[in-house]
Amino acid sequence: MRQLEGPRLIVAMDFNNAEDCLKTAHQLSPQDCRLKVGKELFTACGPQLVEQLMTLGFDIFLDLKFHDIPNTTAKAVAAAANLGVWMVNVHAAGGRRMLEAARESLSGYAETPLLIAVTVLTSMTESDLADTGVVASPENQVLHLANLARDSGLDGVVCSAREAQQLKQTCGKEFLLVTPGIRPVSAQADDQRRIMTPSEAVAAGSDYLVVGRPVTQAPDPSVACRDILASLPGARR
Ligand SMILES: O=C(O)c1cc(=O)[nH]c(=O)n1[C@@H]1O[C@H](COP(=O)(O)O)[C@@H](O)[C@H]1O
Repeated sequence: MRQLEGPRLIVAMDFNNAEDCLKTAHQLSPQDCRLKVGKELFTACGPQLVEQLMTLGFDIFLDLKFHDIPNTTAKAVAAAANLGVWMVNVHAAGGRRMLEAARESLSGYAETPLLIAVTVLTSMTESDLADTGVVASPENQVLHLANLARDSGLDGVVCSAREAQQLKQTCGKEFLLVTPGIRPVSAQADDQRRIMTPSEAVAAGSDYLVVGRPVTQAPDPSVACRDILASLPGARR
């Protein structure tokens, strides 16, 4: 069985400038967490900031949720591999040919990032899905897209921790589950809808917890980070 190493907490660095991002990064430790660079930060600061964060010793999840024609997606994933990131994601809804092209684009690399597919965003409810023409519960749609991602050779999916138990049973223990929508008991849900606490998420089978605002907007991000780690069951934090 694949042995997961390193921290399971991924802090979403959703900032609009390098200064605030680096200030928070210096308050956190690569021993405690990995960092996620998403659309806001990458659009504002580009690959140079990703490199700076890696120089500080952090593993980087590049969360740009690529969703495009197979050729464009494959080349974007290869560009992420060239940057040396630890994890990169695409949208499962891009379909089988796009997912397989993304997987194939990593075949020439000695060290490849983990390739993960976004299923149904954790901000979405059944009625949000219906607005897009998808007539399914989030649970069923996540399961459907997770099976597609696994069959296309991806390493795992982004989903809500609420779906984790079912996905571990269906897709297997090795298939990685990366779960945003994590909220400590006292935190606000914000725009998230399918949420769980950190300890519930780990108990449900989540491999990696993505937490943004509850850490980055806390008076002391390092304390918020350590509080989350202390709340987790089991030895591996
Ligand atoms: O792919 C993601 O990381 C992602 C997928 C998803 O379904 N839901 C989701 O919230 N995210 C990201 O996870 C982070 C969650 O941030 P907070 O809601 O502040 O904890 C944000 O950076 C989102 O872009």
